[in-house]
Amino acid sequence: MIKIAPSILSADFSRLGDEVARAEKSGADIIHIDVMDGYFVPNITVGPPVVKAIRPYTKLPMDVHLMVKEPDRYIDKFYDAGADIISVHVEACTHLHSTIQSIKQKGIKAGVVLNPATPLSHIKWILNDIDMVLLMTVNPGFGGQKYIDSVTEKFRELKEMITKRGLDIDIEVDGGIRPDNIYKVTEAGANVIVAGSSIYNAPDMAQMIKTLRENSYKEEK
Ligand SMILES: O=C(CO)[C@H](O)[C@H](O)COP(=O)(O)O
Ligand SMILES: [Fe+2]
Repeated sequence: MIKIAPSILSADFSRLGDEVARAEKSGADIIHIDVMDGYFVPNITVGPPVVKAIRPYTKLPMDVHLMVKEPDRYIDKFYDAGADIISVHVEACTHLHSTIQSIKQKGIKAGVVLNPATPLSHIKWILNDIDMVLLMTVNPGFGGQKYIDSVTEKFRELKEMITKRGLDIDIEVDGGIRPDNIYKVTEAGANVIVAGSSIYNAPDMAQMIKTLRENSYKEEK
């Protein structure tokens, strides 16, 4: 089952509540929120007060992608703000297992994110404890970048690791997803699809989400 998760990074920041509601109305399954600290990544975006402010505008799960150093410092705050899924970068955590436990203790889903060049071996010993793995297909920090093709193979390997252990873990893709490349990642194993610029810059958001969903099951003609 494919889930489409618009990233509000490309939304109109002056009216984020409406932009989140528009994504739900247009057929989205999850709202993806990119949190950047200007330290782990060069960009700075939003924090817990903004997540809390947009929470009433949608009933969809809010998937908070933390691109911050030492994310442990913020788990309580994002949980209180209304996050349903919190994902942390393996590159940003000193004690990954402990960070994941802190998220799970809140009763919400925990995800681990890998940058394009980070090997899957980093999650070998945490796989049994998490709900989602997010593979970045751009270098984190900005929307509108080009999909890095070499990561496609990593999805296949991850899917195999998960299947071999009989686990039920979502595989999320984030970065550069558009109608013409979505199939190659879904075919390789991804089932949660983040898309920012392609969805928020589309002239018709509902049509774009529909096209992404359709194309995720078949190669574009
Ligand atoms: O995490 C991110 C960037 O660090 C964003 O979620 C991602 O890049 C989505 O934007 P786009 O679909 O435009 O690539
Ligand atoms: Fe993201």
